[in-house]
Amino acid sequence: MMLTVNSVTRQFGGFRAVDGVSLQLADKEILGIAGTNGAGKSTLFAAIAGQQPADEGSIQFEGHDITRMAPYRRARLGLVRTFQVPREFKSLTVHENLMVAAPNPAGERLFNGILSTRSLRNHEVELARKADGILQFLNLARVRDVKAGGLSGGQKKLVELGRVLMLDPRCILLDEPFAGVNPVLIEEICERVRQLNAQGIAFIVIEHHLQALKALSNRMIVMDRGRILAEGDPHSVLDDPRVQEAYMGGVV
Ligand SMILES: Nc1ncnc2c1ncn2[C@@H]1O[C@H](COP(=O)(O)OP(=O)(O)OP(=O)(O)O)[C@@H](O)[C@H]1O
Repeated sequence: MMLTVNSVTRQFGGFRAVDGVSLQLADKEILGIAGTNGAGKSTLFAAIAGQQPADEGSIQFEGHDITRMAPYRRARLGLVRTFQVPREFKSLTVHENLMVAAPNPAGERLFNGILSTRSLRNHEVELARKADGILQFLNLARVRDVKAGGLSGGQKKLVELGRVLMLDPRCILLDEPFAGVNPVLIEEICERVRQLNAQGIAFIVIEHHLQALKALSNRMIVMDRGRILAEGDPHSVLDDPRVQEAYMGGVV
């Protein structure tokens, strides 16, 4: 298993936002997570990626116990999550947004006292090329020098994906990649995810857009009030009466 989450709980002042959740992610899998508002999906992501470490339980990623590891160290192991393009980065161009997402070796090398201006410059050139390659792949080359704040919702989602691709991930946690995205771009985002998956990157995707999530996922989990309500192949999970009930009896 690439990722194993064992009985993870995350509390906020005694309230269990995530309540004893266990799940596994196999190599090259795309796992979809749906659930009602406040079900604990984002908190679960934050526990896996490290922004809100688990209070109870444990998490293993590729043989490492990462339960209490800092987020940047998890990212170095290849476990990353997307964030909405931060407000302060909206005035940066698309290319700059990718550049600032890369880890900063200058700081580390300065610390180790082995930095030369030339190696730093070479590194920058390398990073700029890498960012351009990713922008090509994501069909964003033509907006390379556009400020991120001026992009459409779907393009912003692609920039979020581009930013995590700068980190050479093995597993990407995608937070609501279809929110505020038009149907054409939803299909394009799915296609890019499938291509990356075919190259060996595993995904966990949180999403409210159930039909798109169903089409993208190999397997699905539905959460409700901090717990896993149903798990399995997307079709049977969405047909599960408990899931229908959680979505207030509506047709999912
Ligand atoms: N920092 C926090 N402090 C206090 N309560 C929090 C905090 N973060 C989340 N919660 C609470 O935990 C519960 C789960 O929130 P979470 O954002 O994980 O749900 P979600 O499933 O991602 O919801 P949505 O689909 O609406 O984004 C909610 O009741 C929320 O109010």
